[in-house]
Amino acid sequence: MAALAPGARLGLAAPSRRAFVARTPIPRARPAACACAAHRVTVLPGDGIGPEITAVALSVLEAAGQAEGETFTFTEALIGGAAYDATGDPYPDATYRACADSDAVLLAAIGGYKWDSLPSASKPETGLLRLRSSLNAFANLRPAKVIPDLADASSLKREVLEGVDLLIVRELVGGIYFGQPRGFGERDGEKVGFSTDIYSESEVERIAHVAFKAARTRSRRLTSVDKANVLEVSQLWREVVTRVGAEYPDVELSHMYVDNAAMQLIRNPRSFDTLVTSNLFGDILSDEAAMLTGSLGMLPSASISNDGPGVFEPVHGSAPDIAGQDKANPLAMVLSAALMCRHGLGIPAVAGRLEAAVAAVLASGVRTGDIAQPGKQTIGCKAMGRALLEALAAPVAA
Ligand SMILES: NC(=O)c1ccc[n+]([C@@H]2O[C@H](COP(=O)([O-])OP(=O)(O)OC[C@H]3O[C@@H](n4cnc5c(N)ncnc54)[C@H](O)[C@@H]3O)[C@@H](O)[C@H]2O)c1
Ligand SMILES: CC(C)[C@H](C(=O)O)[C@@H](O)C(=O)O
Ligand SMILES: [Mg+2]
Repeated sequence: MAALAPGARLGLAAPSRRAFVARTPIPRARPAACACAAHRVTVLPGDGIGPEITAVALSVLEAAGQAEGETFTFTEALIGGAAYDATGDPYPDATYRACADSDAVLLAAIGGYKWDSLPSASKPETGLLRLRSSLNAFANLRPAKVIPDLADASSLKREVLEGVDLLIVRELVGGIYFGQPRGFGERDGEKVGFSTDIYSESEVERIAHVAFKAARTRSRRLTSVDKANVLEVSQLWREVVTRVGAEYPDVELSHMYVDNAAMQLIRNPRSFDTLVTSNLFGDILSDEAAMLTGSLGMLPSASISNDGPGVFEPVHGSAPDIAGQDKANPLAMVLSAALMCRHGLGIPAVAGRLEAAVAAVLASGVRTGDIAQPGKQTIGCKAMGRALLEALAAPVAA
């Protein structure tokens, strides 16, 4: 562990890892996909626009489920700032238990100005990281597909965007988000802050397998994104991904430095199919990819565990600047619910209905502010929900 020496050299006590440690899994009562009873979903509305987009997602999920003879039980629980305000903990034990004992977790967003100056352990973001870690939701799938009807909502040219369909596979429970040592200290008479980017071989192996398997269901091209020209952690990443790649000779593997990848995503996004990367790089690249689709309000995600319920959440945050104003775009949340149906609950027909409803409302020209052309009419979050319900009720073309 010589690489961790700098923290020790600073004379810093390693901060407690307690807040991040995965808790003992609760045995699951029944398999995730079960046609015999209601699907048990723990719903975490969180903060900011979270409750607004949750209301829309649950109403359309119920309607789409009904059309396919599927029912849900929704158990609402607290997370983030709302949980901190009510209990003093951004991820209360009751929330962990509800999540661990469900078939899937549907999360909206956490965070906001109100909680920004709390100590780390109390921050809404820490609650979110603890949720992901406690459920071992290590594989975060962030698809970004340009919908032709929305190409003009992006700041990039239509010809650059047409046909873009990529998947970012982000490692979600390791790397610099969780590495030790981390904290604040003092060096040469001034305050310093430090974090540690660290991956073990097994952590890289398991995310690499997810990425290669995902690439196999797509166009069999995988780009591993790292900073191996500078960082040892990335050198290990590259070595392990290359090794795992030998087991997938049918998938074309390439490696790219993250700075180049950030540039190529804007220059020629069609050159990518599946990307696999670390927690921090995946966070940044997925927000960038969101802008290819026109808005952060469009990008869903699925965080998969090997041994428990997955967490399904939009890529965007709690958007405090528009919270409580009925301006939020609920489509990323609805598409996250669709990913939950497909990857978490084993009901792809319900997922298909939700995705078709989203496509139909966009084709009809209905837009929230974030995806509207300047000067064009926009609708609010609730009205978008009503438009989705109408689309779901419309007869399906034979
Ligand atoms: N997974 C999460 O819960 C998550 C993700 C990112 C940020 N956050 C938190 O959210 C808070 C705000 O962070 P931020 O401002 O950097 O990022 P953000 O994603 O909340 O907002 C960035 C910009 O995108 C807009 N936006 C985001 N989602 C939108 C939607 N559905 N419809 C319309 N516009 C939308 C916002 O209005 C804002 O202008 C912070 O506390 C941050 O930590 C949480
Ligand atoms: C809120 C924050 C902790 C989170 C992350 O960095 O993972 C968010 O940005 C995301 O992309 O889900
Ligand atoms: Mg992010």
